[in-house]
Parts: sequence; structure tokens; C-alpha cells
Amino acid sequence: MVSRDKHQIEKNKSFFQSVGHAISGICRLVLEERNFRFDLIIAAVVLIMGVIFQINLNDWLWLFAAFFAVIGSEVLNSIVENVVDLIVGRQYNELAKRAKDIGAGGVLLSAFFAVIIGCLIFIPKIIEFIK
Ligand SMILES: Nc1ncnc2c1ncn2[C@@H]1O[C@H](COP(=O)(O)OP(=O)(O)OP(=O)(O)O)[C@@H](O)[C@H]1O
Repeated sequence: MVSRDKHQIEKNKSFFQSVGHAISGICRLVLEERNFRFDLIIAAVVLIMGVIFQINLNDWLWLFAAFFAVIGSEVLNSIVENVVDLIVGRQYNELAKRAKDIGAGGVLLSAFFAVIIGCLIFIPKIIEFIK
């Protein structure tokens, strides 16, 4: 979704205008970032598993922390990619590669954290279920 204030470069005039641009940014993430959509699908599956296994409040808090760690790093990675592309355009640049690879590394680390949280919460429950 493209913002209605297409050519605006001044500061937002109201809180609602700020929120509108923020929602437009989230829509861009969903529509244009494949990995972000993948994260949302995984989050939906984990949410369903949490309901099925009736996990407790503490487990839900850890899952939300893991979810927002991954989403946060995806957002930062997308910002890095866009800013790098804005600066270097479509030409190879060693510093551009470094910035993008580090951004991708941050996402990988947060995904690793989320997988550990998911395993610690669900593996005992799955073992209990199949016993
Ligand atoms: N301008 C550039 N100069 C050098 N290397 C680049 C440049 N643009 C991209 N790369 C390399 O290509 C990789 C992928 O690029 P980019 O992050 O733009 O693609 P992507 O498919 O959107 O990545 P992701 O899967 O993380 O969303 C980067 O991690 C980097 O190694």
C-alpha cells in the first residue's frame, strides 16, 4: 500500500498521519518482504500450537519476546537493505555487501533464539503428548 501523501517530505501534521505512514510501512513489509511473510506464517503456526498445548502465561511471554525479536531484526534488515540500495543503487560495493550481510546475520541470530525458545517450550509437550 502506498501512502496517500505520496510526495510529502515535511514532518507529519498529526498523530493520525504518523500512524497512517507507520501502517503503510507495515503493509510494505508484508507485501514486499518474502521473509517477513514467512515469519508471520510461522508465528501463526506457533500461536495455534500454543493454544492446542495450552501453554502457560510464562511460555506465551517467551514466545512473544522471540516473535518480536525476529520481527524487529527483519525490520532493521529491511531498513539497511533499502538505505544501502538508495546509496549505492545497482552497483557492486564491498561496504554495501558488508552492511547487508551483517543485517541478514542479525536476522539469523534472532531466528536462532526463536527456534531455541520454541524447542524448549514445545518439545517436552510433544513428548508428553505422544507418550
Ligand atoms: N550493492 C551490493 N553490493 C554488494 N553486494 C550486494 C549488493 N546488494 C546485495 N548484495 C549481496 O546480495 C545479498 C542479498 O541482497 P539483498 O539483501 O538486497 O537481497 P534480499 O533477497 O532482499 O535479502 P534477504 O533474503 O535478506 O531479504 C546481500 O546479503 C549481499 O551479500
